Amino acid sequence: MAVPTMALYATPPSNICSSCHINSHDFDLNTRSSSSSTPTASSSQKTIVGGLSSLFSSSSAGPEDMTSLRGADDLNNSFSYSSCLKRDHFHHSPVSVMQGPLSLTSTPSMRFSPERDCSVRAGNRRLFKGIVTHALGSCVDYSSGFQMHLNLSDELTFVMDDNNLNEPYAKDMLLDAQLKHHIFNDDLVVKAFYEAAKAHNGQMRASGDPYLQHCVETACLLATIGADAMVVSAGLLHDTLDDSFMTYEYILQSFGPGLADLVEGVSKLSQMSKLARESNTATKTVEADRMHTMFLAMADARAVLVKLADRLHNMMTLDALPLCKRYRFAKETMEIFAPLANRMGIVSWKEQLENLSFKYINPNRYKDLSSQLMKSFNDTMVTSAVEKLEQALKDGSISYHVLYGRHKSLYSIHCKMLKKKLSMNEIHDIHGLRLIVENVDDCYKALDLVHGLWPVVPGKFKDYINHPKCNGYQSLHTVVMGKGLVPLEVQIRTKEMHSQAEFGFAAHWRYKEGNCMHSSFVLQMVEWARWVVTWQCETMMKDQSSIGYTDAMKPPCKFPFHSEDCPHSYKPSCGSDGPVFVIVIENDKMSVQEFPANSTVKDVVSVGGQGGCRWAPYGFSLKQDLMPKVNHETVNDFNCKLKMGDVVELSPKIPDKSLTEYREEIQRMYETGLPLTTRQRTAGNKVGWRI
Ligand SMILES: Nc1nc2c(ncn2[C@@H]2O[C@H](COP(=O)(O)OP(=O)(O)OP(=O)(O)O)[C@@H](O)[C@H]2O)c(=O)[nH]1
Ligand SMILES: Nc1ncnc2c1ncn2[C@@H]1O[C@H](COP(=O)(O)OP(=O)(O)OP(=O)(O)O)[C@@H](O)[C@H]1O
Repeated sequence: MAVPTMALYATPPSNICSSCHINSHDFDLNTRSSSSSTPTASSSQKTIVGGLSSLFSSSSAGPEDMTSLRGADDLNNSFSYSSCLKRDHFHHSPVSVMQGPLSLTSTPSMRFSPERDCSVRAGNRRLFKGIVTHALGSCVDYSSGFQMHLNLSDELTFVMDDNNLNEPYAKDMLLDAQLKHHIFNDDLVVKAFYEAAKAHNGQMRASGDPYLQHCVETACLLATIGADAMVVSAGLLHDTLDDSFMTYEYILQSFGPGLADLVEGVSKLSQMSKLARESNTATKTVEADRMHTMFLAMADARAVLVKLADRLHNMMTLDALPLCKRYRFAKETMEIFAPLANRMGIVSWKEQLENLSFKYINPNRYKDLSSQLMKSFNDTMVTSAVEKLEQALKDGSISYHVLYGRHKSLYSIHCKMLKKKLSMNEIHDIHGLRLIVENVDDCYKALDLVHGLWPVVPGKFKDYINHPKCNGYQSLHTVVMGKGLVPLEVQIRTKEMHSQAEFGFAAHWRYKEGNCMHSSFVLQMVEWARWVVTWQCETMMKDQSSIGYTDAMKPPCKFPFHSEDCPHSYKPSCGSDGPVFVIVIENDKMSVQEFPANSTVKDVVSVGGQGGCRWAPYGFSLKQDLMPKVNHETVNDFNCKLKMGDVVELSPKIPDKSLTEYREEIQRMYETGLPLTTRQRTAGNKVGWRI
């Protein structure tokens, strides 16, 4: 099948402006104000990229992006990577992602995989350096200089003690990862790999693959978006607390508090997700919305990224699970994780999570649309359109920041068809270009150019510059007939308009979430998460001169810390006037509840029920007979304040073990045939699929 998921970038002339495309298809951060020269980008600077998270690809990605040409199913079954790119390939074809850089002139046939990302780009190194490869800000690795290590075994800085690595495949896994991602040569990462290998020694996934493989793939996904050593290490260790003998204290001692807290944060998110899944919480929109917010609010945003990478890999390998579980995971992914990725501005992951979930939630529709898409998708049209427009801009001396193309994702097409009751042929933006120029005048000049290059589709032109949408969204939209008479949507806007479309009131994630009303608290949390992810890309750019933001657009603090007066700050434990979201488990049912700031355990206990006490109908009087637990610890002081993400269990006081614990114990004994009382698993056990 052919891949309809691509974005093509054209490079602005380096003497005019350079661009950094942060948000896969969306975000242009790294713009330098241009004066007036003529664009000089050449077609040799173009690259097509398909595949996983092309959005976050960058020149720096080079080897980073080589996991690429495997389909999602392959991920499930093999752990061998494609061979390393040569350095000069890297230089000439800076664009990549999980796909290796594929030059425009010698593009291998793209295979359609709706689970993959949809981007085709062209551009110079600078352009791609700005892409979300650097999205993790202070957790982005810049020190390496993105050098390829061609002879990696000679360059390992951390000597593994092979005697302690019982599994022969482990060392190969590390070497493979190092071939693809330079960050895997970092001492911290190698050490984390080694510890992960020890911790998961003998454990297997439901697919029969070594458990370690999942950890490495998760870390690779993070490396692909430019995560630094700390985050990649957290990716490697993310399951150790829940699925191995390893303790927080051990990680603390071995790696320090930064990594230990990060791994613990991921573990907490995993546990919440599990709770939510088991009690079907996410199916209620309000609850799901609270979950998104809580995830963003309670944990370091980096923990959310690790959790997203973990989920993305799990979704890629979902076939290994029994049918009923596939559905549950897919549903939760659609409801919780894809929107989270969207809110954080990681469009590529969002699209993959949605497409993969869709595949399991609605397999027939998925198959049907995939096959229709195979016919209507035209990747060469997008790439040649970018080239053509690029040349015209050059000839017309119109300076621009960035020009790129994308294919609409399968799931997005599905939603649009449903929402607007259209057939696939009636969707005009399956193929689209976006051009970001310097000023409003240039928007209209570029529009004339576009209308001169291709036949215009009547009735499709929209001037949201002169007539902004109610939410402030501004842009010019037109649809033309591209090569082969395929409709092509072209959006033209300035970088300020683009920022507004990304971060402002008209932000794309809100546009996509429809008419949902969000509390200012939710908006603040999302805005913060997006800022920290995207802004840091920019601040970590080596070439600081290319920063195109004005002060008014800067977030005030560095990720992940905020100053006291930071308007984007939310500190889970103190100082916020915002609400607190907690998970309440009551009668084995879980809900995510919202409480005003400074609420206490007593407030949770008092909510609902008759006569102001939820337990009154059951004959329990509050203090004597209830034994609330917060984060699994019994609480004696009901006035203790709630923190964001606290798990509050409300159960009547019953001597010894609670009914829930008994039930769990019995369940475990049934499942394992063993009287297991700890969550520790012995080496060699099948661990199965973790959340
Ligand atoms: N960020 C952001 N993007 C928007 C907003 N409104 C529209 N867009 C973008 O503009 C595209 C098309 O918008 P319109 O030209 O108004 O199209 P439409 O009338 O809604 O329907 P179609 O032409 O069928 O897409 C969308 O696909 C978005 O990419 C908005 O409020 N915020
Ligand atoms: N013409 C275009 N060129 C480049 N990128 C685009 C274009 N249109 C949308 N995008 C971007 O592609 C990504 C995926 O958007 P998607 O196709 O799902 O929705 P949309 O086209 O923005 O909205 P809708 O589905 O309502 O038309 C978003 O990041 C969006 O900003």
